[in-house]
Amino acid sequence: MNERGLKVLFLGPEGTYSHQAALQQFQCMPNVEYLPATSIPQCFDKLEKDASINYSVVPLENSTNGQVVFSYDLLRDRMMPKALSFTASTETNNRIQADIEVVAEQYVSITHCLISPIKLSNGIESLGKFQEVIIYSHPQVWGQVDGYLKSLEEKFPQLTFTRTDCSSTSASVNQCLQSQTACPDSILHLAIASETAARLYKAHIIGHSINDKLGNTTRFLVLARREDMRNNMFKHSELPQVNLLTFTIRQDDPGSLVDVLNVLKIHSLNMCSISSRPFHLNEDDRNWRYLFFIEYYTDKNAPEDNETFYKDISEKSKQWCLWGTFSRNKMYYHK
Ligand SMILES: O=C(O)C(=O)C[C@]1(C(=O)O)C=C[C@@H](O)C=C1
Repeated sequence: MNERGLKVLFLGPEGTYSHQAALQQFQCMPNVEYLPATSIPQCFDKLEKDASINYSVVPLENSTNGQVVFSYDLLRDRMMPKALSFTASTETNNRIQADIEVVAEQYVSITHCLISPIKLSNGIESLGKFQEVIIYSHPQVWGQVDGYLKSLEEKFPQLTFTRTDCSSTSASVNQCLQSQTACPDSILHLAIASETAARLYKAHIIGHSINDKLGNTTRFLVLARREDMRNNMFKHSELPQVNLLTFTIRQDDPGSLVDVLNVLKIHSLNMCSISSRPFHLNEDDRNWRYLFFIEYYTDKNAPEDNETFYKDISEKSKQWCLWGTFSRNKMYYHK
C-alpha cells in the first residue's frame, strides 16, 4: 500500500452488490478510496491501464443462476491473444501468464427488492392501476427472480410487463426514477436492487426479499495487477487455498479432458469447481472450442511453485493459465 492509501474499483454506482463486496473486503484497511466503474469490462480495463488503481472487485457466480458470464469471458479474452501467439509459434512452453491475478474472494448475500420511484398507497396491489410496468435491473438478476416475476404476471394478467437491462442493480434504481418523471400516468417504471440502493435513491420498496431462493449468494473475485502482487498483503489464512486455473485441450484426442483432470488426481489435489466457456480464437478457427475453468485446493504449506504439477499440466493440456492462489473465504461455508 502506498502512503495515499488504496484505490479499489467496483461495478458502480454506490449501492450495488459489488460495492458491498468491495466494502466487505477492504473495510478493515485504512484510507481506501472506492471508485465506481460503469461496467464489468471497465473493472478489468481500468485496472490494467491505470497504475494508480490497486484492486478491482468483479462478480463471478451466483448460487441460484450460476456463472456471471461477462466476468468469465473477460478472463478468457485476456488469455486469447496470448493463446493465438502460441499457435503461430513453435513455443514448447504452453503456460500463459496473464497480466492480472486473482488475490481474494468475497461472498455477498443477495436480497432483492422490487423498488418503485413513487409512493404507491396500496403497495404491490397498486400495480392494478397501471397498463404497463417496465422493470429495470442487471441482466444477472432475471434468473434470480424469475418465479417472482411470473407470479406477478399471473396476478395482474391485464398488465404488460417488460424487463430492461441496466449496467447494475443500483443504476437500475436511478434509471426507474429518471424514466418515471417523463412518462404517461399509465406506465410504471420499477427496479430490482438491494434495500441499500433503494435507500440511497430515496425510492420505495414495494416487495422485499423477492429472490426465488432466499439465501442466494453471489461470489466475487478481487483482482490485482500481477506485477504489483510480489508483496501480496492478503495473508494466507488457515482455510484451504483455492487455485483458479484455465486450460484448453487437444480436442481431437480421446480422453484429453480426463488426462488433464487426472493430473489433479495423481497429485492428490481436490477439485472444487469446473465450468467452460466458448474459446473461438479467430475466424479461421473451428467454431466449437472450449476453455475449461477449474478450481482446486492446495494446502497453505504447499510450495508456491509446484513444478512437477505444472509440468504435468503443461504436458496434458494445450495451453493453460493459473489466475491466482487465494484463501477460501469462510463465508463460502455459510448457507
Ligand atoms: O448489479 C449489481 O449490483 C452487481 O454488483 C452485479 C451483480 C452480478 O453481476 O451478479 C452482482 C450480484 C447480483 O447477483 C446481481 C448483479
